[in-house]
Amino acid sequence: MLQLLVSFGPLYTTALILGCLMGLFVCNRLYVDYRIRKVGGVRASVLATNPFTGLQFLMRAAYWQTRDKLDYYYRSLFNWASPECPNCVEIAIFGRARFLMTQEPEHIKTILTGKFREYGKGERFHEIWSPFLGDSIFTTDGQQWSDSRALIRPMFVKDRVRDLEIFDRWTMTLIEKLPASGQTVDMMDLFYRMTLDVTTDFLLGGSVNSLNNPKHEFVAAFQEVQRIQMLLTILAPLRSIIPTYRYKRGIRILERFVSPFIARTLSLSPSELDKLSQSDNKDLTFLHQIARTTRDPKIIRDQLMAVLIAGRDTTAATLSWTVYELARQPRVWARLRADVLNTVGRHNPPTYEDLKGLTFLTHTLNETLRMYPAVPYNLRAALQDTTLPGREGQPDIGVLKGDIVVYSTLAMQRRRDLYPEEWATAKMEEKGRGLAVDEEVGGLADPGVFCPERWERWTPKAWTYVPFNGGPRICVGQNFAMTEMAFTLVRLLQKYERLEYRGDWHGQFHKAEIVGAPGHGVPVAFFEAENGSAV
Ligand code: HEM
Repeated sequence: MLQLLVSFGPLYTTALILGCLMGLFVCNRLYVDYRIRKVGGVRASVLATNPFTGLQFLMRAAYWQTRDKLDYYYRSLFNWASPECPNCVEIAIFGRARFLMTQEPEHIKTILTGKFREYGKGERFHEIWSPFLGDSIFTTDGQQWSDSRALIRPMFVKDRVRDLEIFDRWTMTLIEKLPASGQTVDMMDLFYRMTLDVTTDFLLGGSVNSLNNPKHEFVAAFQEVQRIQMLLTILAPLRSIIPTYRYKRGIRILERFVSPFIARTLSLSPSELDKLSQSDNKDLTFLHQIARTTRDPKIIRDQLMAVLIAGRDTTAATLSWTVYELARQPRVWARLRADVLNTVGRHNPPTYEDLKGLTFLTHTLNETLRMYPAVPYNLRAALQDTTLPGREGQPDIGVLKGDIVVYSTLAMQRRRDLYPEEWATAKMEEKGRGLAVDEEVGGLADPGVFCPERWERWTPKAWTYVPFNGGPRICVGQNFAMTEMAFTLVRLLQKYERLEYRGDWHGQFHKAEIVGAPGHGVPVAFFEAENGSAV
């Protein structure tokens, strides 16, 4: 064969190879079109269907990600969409697998509930994430996922979350670390350390204690592993060229920390574990709970890592954005503080009931999660040939087995057309997020402005607000997270009368890794009430 090609000469050989590639491409395209028709669908707005046009989108995603502008890039994709399908675009690169990027609530609803069994994490996601999260709740589908969920859920029932001792311990440690009134501190750094300490304490019964020991090797390793994991996910088709030495070394460091806890728990007999699990036993940890169901150290390790990644950065980033926005809006801080002093008082730790009764505080956290959903991008693979709903009056979109649907809650929750008309135009003259929002009245705020009061007048339409996802895979730690964040804010509100931002408002940006956090941290100064007065 090779001899035959050589006898043709280089020109003919090149033409032949190009011809074959072209033939393959045309056949592939026809075959995809055929299967899409077979499921009764059409294509989404097509941006690329081959490596020549498709690779540039991938490279641009990597380019904007390294410049921390992935949100800008993602939203810009829809500028090329057709009017028939304005919120879902298709990019195909190699073979038959396609990427569908969406910011459409009906698509998110379909993936997460209506056709839950037809979409999942998929084999590729499992392969890319398994060195870190193994076969955990985060990386599996079907029965394996359902077993993991059953294993984990009991630790998040209301009666467990009601125990606020861990939150109190670590919030008070955080407050001890704050400098004197008026001095600048990066709250984001402290929140990340605090939530690591809370989560490891809750999971293992022993904390990394990073608030007291910021240079603990676990801290840097956890961050590095997540950074590289995000790159491996975004650049999935090119992942073999990404160096993974630091990734693997980071995972080993994390394992070195959790392994002794696992070994100690497994040295307990089943009856000792059962005794620990008696209700109200404060020594019971997540680890004990899982060890009652499985004694396989690998399964335990995988689930621990999954809950650690799910629970730590999400709450830290949300707290960071909340404090950033509260520093911008003294009126919100003052109202929250008055509520807290009336309900909880100046010194007592809040009870679970106190926290649930602080409605404006809940609205404030909801508002943060509306503007800065902690998981800004997510994906699902089609597990079989299926569809996504088309626009009203338009056919459905065909999705083929192996296609990846990327959905962005960040892009969707910032879509102005999903908000009532009068709100979208109310503050148009400020061109989006102005600094002067104090004169905001009655919750009639532009959707681009942080305004907790809007929640007193407005309920988002179904599936237009899903920071915790929805459907069977809804965040299992939602109540834990809301309680932890509210507790922390109450403790800060009790002590400090006001706060001031000490960073550059205009320089701040949304840094999206697995979780989206303020790119410049949150440098602020807190001020205690003069003479210890309450308000
Ligand atoms: C502001 C805080 C949080 C936000 C915004 C958040 C958001 C989410 C989202 C969007 C998912 C869906 C991921 C997916 O299916 O691809 C998820 C899943 C999950 N979250 Fe959270 N989360 C938060 C805090 C927590 C906390 C504190 C914990 C536990 C300590 C936790 C545990 C989990 C677990 C185990 C899952 C997997 C559920 C499953 O696949 O069945 N999360 N979370």
